[in-house]
Amino acid sequence: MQILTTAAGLQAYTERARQTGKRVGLVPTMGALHAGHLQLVRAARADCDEVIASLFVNPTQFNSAEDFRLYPRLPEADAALLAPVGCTALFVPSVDEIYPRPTVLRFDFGALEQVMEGAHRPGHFNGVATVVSKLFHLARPHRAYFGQKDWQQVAVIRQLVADLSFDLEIVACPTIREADGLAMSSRNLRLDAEARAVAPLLHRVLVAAAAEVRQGILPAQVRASAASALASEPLVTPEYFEVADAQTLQPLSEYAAGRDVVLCLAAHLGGVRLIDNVVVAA
Ligand SMILES: Nc1ncnc2c1ncn2[C@@H]1O[C@H](COP(=O)(O)OP(=O)(O)OP(=O)(O)O)[C@@H](O)[C@H]1O
Ligand SMILES: CC(C)(CO)[C@@H](O)C(=O)[O-]
Ligand code: BAL
Repeated sequence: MQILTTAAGLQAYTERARQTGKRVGLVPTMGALHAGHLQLVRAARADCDEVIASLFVNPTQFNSAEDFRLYPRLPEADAALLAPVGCTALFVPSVDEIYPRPTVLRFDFGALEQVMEGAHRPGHFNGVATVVSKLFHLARPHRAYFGQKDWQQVAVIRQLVADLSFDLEIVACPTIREADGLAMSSRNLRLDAEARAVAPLLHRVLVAAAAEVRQGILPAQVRASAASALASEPLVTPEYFEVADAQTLQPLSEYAAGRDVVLCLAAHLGGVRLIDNVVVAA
């Protein structure tokens, strides 16, 4: 596995690969890798000749300096995990390499980002779109792999690809969970034992809400039951729980035939903010 640290190095590496007829897959990450990330690399490996993973804790997508400072950083352990699952090159740039000067780019994803993560983390999707656009321009992958754990992020990136005519395919991979249902997340490393013990509640609440949606219970009632289940655990501070259209992400007041529903939540546990979602197929 080749280690690339410069933008020019990444460009040259993938340009060579394309010129020799290879298909290039890109797996953008912020590191502190777990089985959810490795699944993305394996999926890329199954489709592509070259798999580039990036490790970059992107400062422009953090809306809390504390969250950025405390984000887990384990580059050596990450590199050791990537090679055995078929990653052919690892891009680990410095902040100056990605942002040689402060960026003035501004993205507006309209209604897609006026809800959930976009509403609760002002500027977050602007930072995600900025760094993902840079990675797409530098690596020019045939395919890029993202996790459904960040459902809204996938929707925003699909919109970005369509609006900027990036010539690539987005592949969304399912959420990988711990045995007790907790969605794998780099931030889980920051949970203390007490918070970790109650964290599976988030997935249980989503599963119970999904069952209610399948029974036709209206969104307002589903939101109310979820809110009361989350409130029953003093260690959990809910930020939002939403019943939304899975494509437009707009909150629902009733269900529409043929439209998938996504249930999304964000909550704080002992100072750590986690998100999760489940999709209920129409
Ligand atoms: N449990 C998971 N299952 C599938 N994909 C995941 C999972 N966790 C993260 N991913 C995906 O991995 C990619 C990189 O995510 P990132 O590096 O932010 O990891 P993370 O675990 O989501 O960290 P955090 O949620 O703490 O930011 C994203 O496309 C994300 O959706
Ligand atoms: C896509 C991404 C790597 C951009 O920094 C990040 O938002 C993430 O890890 O999901
Ligand atoms: N996986 C989403 C990255 C973030 O929380 O900033």
